[in-house]
Parts: sequence; structure tokens; C-alpha cells
Amino acid sequence: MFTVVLRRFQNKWKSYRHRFVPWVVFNLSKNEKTLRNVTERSKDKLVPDEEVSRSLLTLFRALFRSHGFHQRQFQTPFMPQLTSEAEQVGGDPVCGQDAMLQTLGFCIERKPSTLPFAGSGVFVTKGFVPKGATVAMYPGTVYQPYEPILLQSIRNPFVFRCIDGILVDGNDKGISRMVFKSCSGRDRIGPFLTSDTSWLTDTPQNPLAVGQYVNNCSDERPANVCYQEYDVPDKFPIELHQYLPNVNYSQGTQRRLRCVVLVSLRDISAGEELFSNYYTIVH
Ligand SMILES: C[S@@+](CC[C@H](N)C(=O)[O-])C[C@H]1O[C@@H](n2cnc3c(N)ncnc32)[C@H](O)[C@@H]1O
Repeated sequence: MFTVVLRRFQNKWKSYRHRFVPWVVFNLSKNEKTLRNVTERSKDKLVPDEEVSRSLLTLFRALFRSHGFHQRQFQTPFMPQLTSEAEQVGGDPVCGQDAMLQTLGFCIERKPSTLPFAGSGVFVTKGFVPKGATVAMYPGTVYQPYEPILLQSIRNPFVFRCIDGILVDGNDKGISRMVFKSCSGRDRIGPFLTSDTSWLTDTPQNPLAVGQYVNNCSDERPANVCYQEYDVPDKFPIELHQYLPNVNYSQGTQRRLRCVVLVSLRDISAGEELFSNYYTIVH
């Protein structure tokens, strides 16, 4: 009898698309109506990867044009295309929030949540988010399913689980923070950083990288964004990797870098808080 119940629980548990342990365990029963149901893994993507790439590239190019100066000192004759892009910058650096408003048409920021006792949340503070837009990124260290995360996951509500078992640790404190910094410092491609550590501060240079602070929806506050996995394509420009807020835990990881983005489920106006669905069931 016990084994049957246990097996049923295990099957149900395995079908959860995303989960934040342990919060999810204690709160599932309170939120059962808000579960997001997806019929097949492949149907989970709200927008094609190409569209996510387009949004990220537009923003990152604007950031590069404004921050790109510091990279110029590293230019070599073998990178003429980068030099010319940096040369076009002129003397007009814009901050991350301005770049986001100019390129994506909205700003998001981390602020105290409207929910009591929920800590911080993420809000649209300027502009307008149309349905299907890439609204935020979930930063953190990426662990393959076979990699050890025990120490980092203890009492850590920021460990996000992807459909294929990959974990993303978006905690900006303690051991998680140290691990991210160490992995990020390790992975360079020539003169270029391959990831961004500034999401660990209050002023991330990539302003999308606050997705780990988006709170869970409820019956009263339905989800307006959802998670979507995005594997960074091989052709993603090397000089723009410095804005990606994710890094592989192991240097030898063979697969493409996993990022997780949050995509809007409907139009969202300035002033609204973002709510995602921490639970998705794949049938
Ligand atoms: C991924 S973190 C989100 C960021 C969190 N608000 C913070 O400031 O650290 C998940 C944690 O946020 C809190 N949280 C998320 N959604 C919530 C909700 N609807 N009501 C209350 N607390 C919530 C829970 O403490 C949960 O463990």
C-alpha cells in the first residue's frame, strides 16, 4: 500500500516542470488551481527561440554600444568587426534601464512585493510589455542533472528545476554567490568574459537579470509571465556573452549554455508586478 502511494507521489513529482524546493512542497495544496498544464514538453515554448534571441541580441547590442568602451582596450587586429562596432559608439553611453526602454519598450525593476511577507518582487516600472515578450532572465549557476548541488541547495529557495532536470541556482548570497563568481572568472574566451556577475549586485548591467525575484501566482494574482528554457545558440556573438547571467558549474560541460527566460502571457502595463507559475505539469 505504502509503495503504491509512494510511487504515485514520485510520478506526480517527476512531472513537475519547474519547482522551487522546498517551498513548492508546502504550498502546492494551496495553489492547485493555478497549476499550468502542458500537454507535451515540446509544446511548452510560448515563443520560438529565434524570437528570444532577437530580443536578447537587440538589448545586448545596445548595452555593448554603451559599455563597449572597456572592451576596446582588448581589441586585436583579429577582431576588426568588434572594433568597428565599438567605434560607432560615439560618446553617448546609456544605462541599462535606458537601453531596455529604448530597445524593448519597457523597464523592469526589483522592489518590495505587493504580497505580504513575500520579500522582493519584480515590477514593470516604465513602458508597456506586449504579450509574448522576453520580460526577464533567470540568472545563476547551471548544474547538469548529474552534478552535485547538495550544499548549495540547503535552505535555498532559488534553485530552479528545468524540465530535463537541469538546475539553475539563482541565489545571490552565500555559497551560491561564491560558486557563481568562481565559475564566471574561470570561463573566458580570449579577452572576453562569457558571463555577467553584476546580477549579484543591486545594479545588474543586464537589467533583465532579476527573474529569480519573480513571485509565485495565486488564485487572486494570476500569472502574467511564464518560464521558458533557452539554450544559447552556437552563433550567439562572443562579445555579447558578457551579458549572459548564467554560467556552467563544470567547465567541461558539452551542451550549449542553458538560460531560462520569462515570457509575458498577456500585455502588461507599467506599475504591475510580475507573477509566474512555480508549478507546471507536463502530461
Ligand atoms: C524564488 S524566491 C522569489 C523571491 C523572494 N520574494 C525574495 O524576496 O527572496 C521564492 C520565495 O519567494 C517567496 N514567495 C514567492 N511567491 C510567494 C507568494 N505568492 N506568497 C508568499 N511568498 C512567496 C517564498 O518565500 C519563496 O520561497
